[in-house]
Amino acid sequence: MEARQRIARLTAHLNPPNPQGNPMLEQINCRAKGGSPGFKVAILGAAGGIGQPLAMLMKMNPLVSVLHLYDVVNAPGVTADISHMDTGAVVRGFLGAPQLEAALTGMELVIIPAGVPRKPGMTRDDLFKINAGIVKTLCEGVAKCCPNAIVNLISNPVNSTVPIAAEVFKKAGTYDPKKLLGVTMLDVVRANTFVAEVLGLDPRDVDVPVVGGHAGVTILPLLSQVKPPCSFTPEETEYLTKRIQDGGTEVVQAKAGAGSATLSMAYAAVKFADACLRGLRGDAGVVECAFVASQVTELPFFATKVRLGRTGAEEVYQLGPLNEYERAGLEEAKQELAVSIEKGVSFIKK
Ligand SMILES: NC(=O)C1=CN([C@@H]2O[C@H](COP(=O)(O)OP(=O)(O)OC[C@H]3O[C@@H](n4cnc5c(N)ncnc54)[C@H](O)[C@@H]3O)[C@@H](O)[C@H]2O)C=CC1
Ligand SMILES: O=C([O-])CC(=O)C(=O)O
Repeated sequence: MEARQRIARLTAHLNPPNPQGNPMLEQINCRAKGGSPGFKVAILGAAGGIGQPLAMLMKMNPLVSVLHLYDVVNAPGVTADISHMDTGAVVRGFLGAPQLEAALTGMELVIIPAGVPRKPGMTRDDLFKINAGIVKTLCEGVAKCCPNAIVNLISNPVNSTVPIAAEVFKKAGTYDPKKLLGVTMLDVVRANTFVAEVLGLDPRDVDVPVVGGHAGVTILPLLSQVKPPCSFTPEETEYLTKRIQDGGTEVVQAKAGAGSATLSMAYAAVKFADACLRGLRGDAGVVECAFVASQVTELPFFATKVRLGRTGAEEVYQLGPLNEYERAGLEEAKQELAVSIEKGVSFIKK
């Protein structure tokens, strides 16, 4: 190809947008040919507080070959910005409902942080009214355009949005329980950090299972199962359990009306997405906590450790031995979870 033609193609996206097409796609079509091997990942809500750092970190992930950034606002700007990073993944931007299907077609992993965040004084359940409809619409798109993709659902209230997604997929006839994962990784990240502080250890050397769900008392850290093995006084147990359960509220209050956790969440989301991609690649022994369809308790969904493989959450682990404090916490968690799950299911079934 002549140099002039090559330059014209590479700068196509800088020309005034063509109303018939997507100027960003033209830009990418010429770059995609040089793309590295890896997985195709979409982020829905990519221009948000979580979405932007998440997009940046996924662009840095060597397991990603194509990164689709979808939002109802600002997707072109975020895409232009991220696409200048000299890493392997090819980035494409998609703006608004008419481009949702193009954003999703061919995707192998879809990460969803779309929706409104909390302000001080709100519970995660207060977000249901707005976020339930957003998650429904986006999951209908997933069912239509990439029914085999693994879905990492971040939008709150996770305890209800995961059941909503499941019902949408069931209705569409595409539901595979192994492929729908509610992201509770931030609870584990916080638990590792706070426990490490108390023990005087490096957080990277600490592993705390956090089970149940992702709101208040449904977040149940299993401090009796911390690795490396250790013990806590009743005061330490009480302090750590409450701090982990209230970690989100701690950030919401500190941000004082400017939103909830975004940077630590993007870090946690990438840690979890990377585990899903390593599972998809066929790596052995990839185990993380997630809120999934489960038979561990009498509830249809529950967060525990799961083994991630080529087809998603291939094994859901049992709770293991609990102490008395944790058994009481489990009962409380299940009561609240049952209500949140039912609320999600009936939102679609009503
Ligand atoms: N699972 C977890 O551990 C956590 C979940 N969250 C939740 O993540 C969600 C997002 O939080 P932030 O990024 O801070 O909010 P944000 O308001 O900064 O960003 C949300 C983004 O979603 C976009 N959006 C809204 N409707 C959309 C639609 N129909 N399709 C695509 N995009 C749409 C918005 O335009 C915005 O860019 C909230 O629901 C929040 O509660 C936040 C932290 C932790
Ligand atoms: O607390 C919130 O609203 C956001 C969230 O889920 C978290 O930070 O764990």
